[in-house]
Amino acid sequence: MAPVVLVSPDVRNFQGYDWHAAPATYLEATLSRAGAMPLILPAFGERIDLDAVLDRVDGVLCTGSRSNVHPARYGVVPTAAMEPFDEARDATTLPLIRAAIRRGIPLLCICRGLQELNVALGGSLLSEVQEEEGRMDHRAPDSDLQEARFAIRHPVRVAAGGCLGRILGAEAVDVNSLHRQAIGHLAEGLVVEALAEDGVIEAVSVRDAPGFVLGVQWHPEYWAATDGPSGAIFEAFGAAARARAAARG
Ligand SMILES: N[C@@H](CCC(=O)NCCCC(=O)O)C(=O)O
Repeated sequence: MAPVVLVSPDVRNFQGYDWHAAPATYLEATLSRAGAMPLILPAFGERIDLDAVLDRVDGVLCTGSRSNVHPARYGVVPTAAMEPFDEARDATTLPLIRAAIRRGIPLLCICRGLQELNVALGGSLLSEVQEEEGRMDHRAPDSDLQEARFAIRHPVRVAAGGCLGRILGAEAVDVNSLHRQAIGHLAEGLVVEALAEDGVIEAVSVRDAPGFVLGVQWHPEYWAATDGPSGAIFEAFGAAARARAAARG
């Protein structure tokens, strides 16, 4: 029986409704490469009985998003330039991340998800990283083609002896990049698993976590079907979810 993985929700307004949704690329990679059934969790924030939900699943996936974590979540005054926000998503994912880690439920955090992981544990974010001296431009290429926007285009150095290194079996990996924020102050307990050449933190894990926890700033979901390192990340997440499902009985 396939394990079940909760997927974080974005709240979008379309055709006069608010939709709680997630991009199909994450759902497809979860089913096809992790071998788990994705279920989108509504962005009901504090109204969610997290223990009741987490009793019934085997993993949590926090996806990327064009929205930014609200800066008040890490003690920064918001500005219009830091928009768009998705406060319903923040209110859902930040406690979800803390509960999943505490309960040892496998957790994979991608792009915004990595930033949420850092904020959920007390860290902060940098904005407009490309404007900082010595930093690369990590934003998506300006294109109408998703294949161009998600193109794999820069190397990251993988920390020796870490969980990402064990998953990838490599000291470096080429990744895509679609972000203008990044980890600023690294939360207590987070371990750097990969760095870009300009020092941007590209992957983290949680020291002494009771279960699988990996955050990546890039997008392995997009090429999970064809790119070895991308698929390996989802396969490792799926293996952890299957182990959780077996233990749940
Ligand atoms: N908004 C944050 C997080 C970046 C992120 O999750 N990007 C995915 C965007 C997907 C797309 O552009 O289609 C940041 O900018 O750092």
